[in-house]
Amino acid sequence: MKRAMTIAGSDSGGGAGIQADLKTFQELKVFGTSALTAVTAQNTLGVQGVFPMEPEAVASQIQSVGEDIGTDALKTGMLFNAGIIQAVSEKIKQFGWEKVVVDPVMIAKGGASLLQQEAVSALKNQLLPLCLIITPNIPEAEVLTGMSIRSMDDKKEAAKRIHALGVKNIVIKGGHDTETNESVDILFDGKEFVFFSTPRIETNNTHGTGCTFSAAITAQLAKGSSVREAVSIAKEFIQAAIANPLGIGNGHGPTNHWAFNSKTESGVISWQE
Ligand SMILES: Nc1ncnc2c1ncn2[C@@H]1O[C@H](COP(=O)(O)OP(=O)(O)OP(=O)(O)O)[C@@H](O)[C@H]1O
Ligand SMILES: Cc1ncc(COP(=O)(O)O)c(N)n1
Repeated sequence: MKRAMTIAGSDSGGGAGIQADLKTFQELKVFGTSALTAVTAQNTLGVQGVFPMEPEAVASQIQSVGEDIGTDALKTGMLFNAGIIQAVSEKIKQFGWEKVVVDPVMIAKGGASLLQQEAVSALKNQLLPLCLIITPNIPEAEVLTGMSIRSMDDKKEAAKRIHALGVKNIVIKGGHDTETNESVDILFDGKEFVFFSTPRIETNNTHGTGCTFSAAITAQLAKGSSVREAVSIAKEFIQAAIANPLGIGNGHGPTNHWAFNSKTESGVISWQE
């Protein structure tokens, strides 16, 4: 059985964070483990509270998983502060893990900060050199590069700049590019650009899309997919999850983690509520 670990925050509302990651791992048939970095009091309307763990508690959870169960791939989500980033980076080095996906979570949809501003340099200097793939959305790519991203050429330039920080593969996600009819994610491996494009879905149900997408990449890497194949399957997974909402909550609703496996052979999703 292949194993995948998520190092991320808890979303009490179940749509993002550790909960989204474990649901995705389950659907993609890998055994999921977790190290909690923070507890958030959260629902589809927003984040009502953030309670970070001590870095030592995060390190201890990773140690417990690593020394017994191990992992074939891992992802990081909400890391919140520099102390937690340092603890996570040290453990990744200690265990020699290479299939590391970093979702550089910074701000929740409702605007709450999930990463302290002063932790950005720790993220760049300590964690990014250890990762195989980073998956920023457009605002996160802007913070990492210091440039504003308006066009496809800007996305390409930002990917090149993040590659220069020592990251092997960069996926800049297109979810925030609301002026186009397509949601285009671009992958850069230092040489080539690959574009993953799907029709943009007009919906309020996008809570946790980034978490789910990066968890799907992680699950596929754990099973032995190449980077390109993992991103391609993750894009299909998130498209199905957004296209088949569950009608939960009064705000930004969660995506549907069952939908991908409800697709028929012709590609039509046969999900029924
Ligand atoms: N409305 C949409 N229609 C189709 N695909 C979308 C839509 N919104 C997001 N996506 C896809 O979902 C994935 C996550 O992208 P997004 O840019 O929303 O990440 P994110 O902002 O980090 O997500 P979040 O912060 O909600 O977890 C990408 O593959 C993106 O293309
Ligand atoms: C614990 C946790 N991790 C990540 C996100 C980002 O997801 P979103 O931007 O959809 O709120 C979140 N809201 N909560």
